[in-house]
Amino acid sequence: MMESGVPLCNTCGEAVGVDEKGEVFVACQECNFAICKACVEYEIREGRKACLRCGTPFEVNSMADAERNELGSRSTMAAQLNDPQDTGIHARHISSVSTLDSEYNDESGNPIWKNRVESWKDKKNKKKKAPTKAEKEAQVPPEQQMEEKQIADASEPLSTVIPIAKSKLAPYRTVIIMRLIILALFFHYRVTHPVDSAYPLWLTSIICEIWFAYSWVLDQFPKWSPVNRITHVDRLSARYKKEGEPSELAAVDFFVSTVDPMKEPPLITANTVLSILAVDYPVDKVSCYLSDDGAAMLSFESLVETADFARKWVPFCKKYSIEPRAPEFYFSQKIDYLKDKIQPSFVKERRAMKRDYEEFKVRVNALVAKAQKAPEEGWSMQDGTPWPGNNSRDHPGMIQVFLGSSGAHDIEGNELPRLVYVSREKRPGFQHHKKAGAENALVRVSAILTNAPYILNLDCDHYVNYSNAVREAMCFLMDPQVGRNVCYVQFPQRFDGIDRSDRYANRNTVFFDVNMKGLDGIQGPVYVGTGCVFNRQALYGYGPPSMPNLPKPSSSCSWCGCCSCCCPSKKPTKDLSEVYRDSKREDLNAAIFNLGEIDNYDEHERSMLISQMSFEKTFGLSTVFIESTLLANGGVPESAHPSMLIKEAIHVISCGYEEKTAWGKEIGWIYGSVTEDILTGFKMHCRGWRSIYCMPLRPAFKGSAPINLSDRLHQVLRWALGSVEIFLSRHCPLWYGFGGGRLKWLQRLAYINTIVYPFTSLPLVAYCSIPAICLLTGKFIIPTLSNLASVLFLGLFLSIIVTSVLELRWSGVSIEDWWRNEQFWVIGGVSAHLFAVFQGFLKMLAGLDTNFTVTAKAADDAEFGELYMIKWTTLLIPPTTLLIVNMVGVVAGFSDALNKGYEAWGPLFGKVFFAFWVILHLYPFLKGLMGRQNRTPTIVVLWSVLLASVFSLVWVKIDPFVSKSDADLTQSCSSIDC
Ligand SMILES: O=c1ccn([C@@H]2O[C@H](COP(=O)(O)OP(=O)(O)O[C@H]3O[C@H](CO)[C@@H](O)[C@H](O)[C@H]3O)[C@@H](O)[C@H]2O)c(=O)[nH]1
Ligand SMILES: [Mn+2]
Ligand SMILES: [Zn+2]
Ligand SMILES: [Zn+2]
Repeated sequence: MMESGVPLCNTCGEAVGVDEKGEVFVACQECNFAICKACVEYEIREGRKACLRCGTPFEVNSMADAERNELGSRSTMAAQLNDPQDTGIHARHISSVSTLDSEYNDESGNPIWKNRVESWKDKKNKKKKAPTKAEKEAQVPPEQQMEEKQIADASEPLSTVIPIAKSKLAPYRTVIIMRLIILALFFHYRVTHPVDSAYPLWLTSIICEIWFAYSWVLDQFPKWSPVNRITHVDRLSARYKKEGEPSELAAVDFFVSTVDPMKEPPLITANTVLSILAVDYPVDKVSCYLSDDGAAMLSFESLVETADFARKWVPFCKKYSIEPRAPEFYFSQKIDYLKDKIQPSFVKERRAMKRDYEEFKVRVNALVAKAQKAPEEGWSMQDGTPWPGNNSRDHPGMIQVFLGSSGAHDIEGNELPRLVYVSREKRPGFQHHKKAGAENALVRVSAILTNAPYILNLDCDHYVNYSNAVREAMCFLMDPQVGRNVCYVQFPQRFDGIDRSDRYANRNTVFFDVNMKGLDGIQGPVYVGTGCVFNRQALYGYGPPSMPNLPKPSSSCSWCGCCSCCCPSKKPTKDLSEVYRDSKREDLNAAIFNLGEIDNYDEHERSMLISQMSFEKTFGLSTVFIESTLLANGGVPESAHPSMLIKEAIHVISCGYEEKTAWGKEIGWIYGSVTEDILTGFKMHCRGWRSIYCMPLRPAFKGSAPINLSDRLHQVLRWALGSVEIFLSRHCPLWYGFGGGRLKWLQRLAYINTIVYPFTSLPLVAYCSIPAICLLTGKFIIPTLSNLASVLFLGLFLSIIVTSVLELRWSGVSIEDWWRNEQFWVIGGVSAHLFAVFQGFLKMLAGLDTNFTVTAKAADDAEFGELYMIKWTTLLIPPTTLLIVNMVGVVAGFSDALNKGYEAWGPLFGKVFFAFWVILHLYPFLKGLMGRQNRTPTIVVLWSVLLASVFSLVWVKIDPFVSKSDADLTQSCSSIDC
């Protein structure tokens, strides 16, 4: 920030200015913290007389000492808790974090269980008295009802599909078909024209090419009919907010997951939470749940601070409609913040707010500093009791509710959204299922505490960048026509802080702007783990309302009931075991769907039925939770006593809760892969749901991406490993979910693509070493070209280019992004994907579990400092080797040609072309490897040089690709040259 000239004030962003002596104004002699005179004076007037950064008193005031002590002590947790100012703020009572040891699998004999049944019955009875929505409707005279319906029908749809212009799509499709035909001809030629002098080499290359063609088909056809959508937020507001009435928008539960406060700085998480609390949505409809998988007191304490800071931040955001509502990112924007602002008080309040935020940051950073070294006996809370989460692998479940209707209000006295800290119980010997497990715990806790019909989940580093985002999603979910069958609305992932050239394709633009739009034209985008609004019912394993999965045992087809749509001829020939298996699979759905129809039974019968129909086997032993799942429109029974609810909430996050239930198998986030996101979305699409891709002009959410090569490769490795896991699991899209016929085949193709892509690494590595081998041995994979063959090659080449160009044209992606994507496809392919394939199989054979290594989130200050950082990993070896081999090959090829004279140059050209193709694709990798000061870890270089020279020598010596009989010179002439 202070690179040159007069520094900028950290509070107001203007130049600090000079003092009377003409020197740069320095407020704090201790740390030189840049702050302008106006701001210091304001500080002092407000009674803050110490430096914001280091706490040293400003020289201007002699009695500053006292204040300084105050400021200093404010940054330690214990002191804050005793701060008399803070009494009355619920958030401050750190010791009141609720914990409870879990009771596993209690039978109904257990008093606790009985208790629950009793209270549930109680509630049922009370609820009966309050008319339900349907009953209310019934009470309205029919004519009036008709009228109301008509008004609703007359109102326009909340979103519009904008198909891609025909003029752009038609040529695109034509070229795809042409490319397919050319490809067929090409393969015909390749297969019928083997290279006798280098048969194995030719065979390898052919196999690779066929695989590439196959993966191209998988990737290409799901992009056949892309769509764009626009929303009409104004219509949404008009429809669901009538003058003088409370808003009828549906409630939303926000989930934020964090695990390791050292890798995921609390300040980042705090920003995410703040952006959620300040979101533009009715306050009583918003709840924010933070899952802390690390059970860190640091995370808890910084949430306490965050809750407190939100009391100032939220009203400020709403008053001036600022954007984004994550303070860190708001204050670091390099734009004219006065634009469109008319209130004169804005500048002053912004200045004060910025200062408050700086103070908040100081406090959070102090917490982080304090947390660096854990005391021997573990952390303890203000009242001296030890922090329950001291052992992050063995601790009880913890829940703490902040803010909300009964909690602290903001400084203007308005209600704030509810904020809940959740850390699920962990015990050794239990599977925790990483992020998916954490999300499922949140699903249950939120069902008990707020039970909003919609759930928005975010990674800890993905803040709300557009405060209207939720409304955008509601334009789909709450639209009576569109919303019925929508399981989730996915927003694209966008990122901050990526180097300008996006060296490692972190932005993933091609995926988010091309593939996802394509999928939206079929059955909807895949779920990418963050920035997604779910329909809660879809998470509970239900099918979409328009296709109830009620198996009808007697009549026809168990899937659709009609049997003309999904199982044309097969059905009568189905053998018994198949029928049995199908019905087993549908058991769960049956149980759930039947339950909707048993309203007519009395309470006792109903509870009997519920247990009979194995509801508990599905959802686990919590009546309160089971009850909540039946409220399709959300909401919690009013009769429920808050303290009892907290108790129940702790019960549902106990580590044994999911045992022998369908959690993670059929409902909630699905377990079994580190890319739980793909799996979860896949299950929903298999049940017949559709999803929606929503791309508001202003990016709805923004996150951080790993910017250095090693971290990026590890992230890609984890993703690829997750795909391999799915491939090897029962959920493999190659054969899973055919029974229903509800997964559209193009959608299936896309899912197959997302799980087989790591395998492309094998042919890719082979193909990338072929040019080098050719150069070193003098052989080539292509025989002498005839005219026809040349045309084919050219045609293929052209069609590849033209499809890409046309794709860029309809999607608006830049050619640069596309090229980065191509490059990273090769880089990731020959390193991370390759390792993922081996690790995946090894782990399966050894029965090991894969790690979820969280990617470190850069703290904001270091600007791209990390880009050049390189950590030693084995992942770097294969691409480095390939690079070196190819470069050696090029050199060897040239020197050979020099020796042989003129004729040798022709064939050299073809080979060098391929070698350059490889080197060009690996170029960003080379750059990353070199780092800023050419400090590649020596070990990588050593290994790669060693491997490269060994291979080169071996190739030259053994020449395995040349059959012994025709190893003489005349025969090798059949390659491209003569
Ligand atoms: O045991 C765990 C491990 C991770 N997380 C959370 O999972 C999120 C994603 O982790 P991150 O390291 O940032 O992974 P990325 O590769 O950046 O994430 C992408 O890929 C993941 C799947 O591998 C998805 O879950 C994410 O939503 C998606 O953004 C973070 O909020 C973590 O706190 C947990 O809650 N518990
Ligand atoms: Mn991330
Ligand atoms: Zn200033
Ligand atoms: Zn200072």
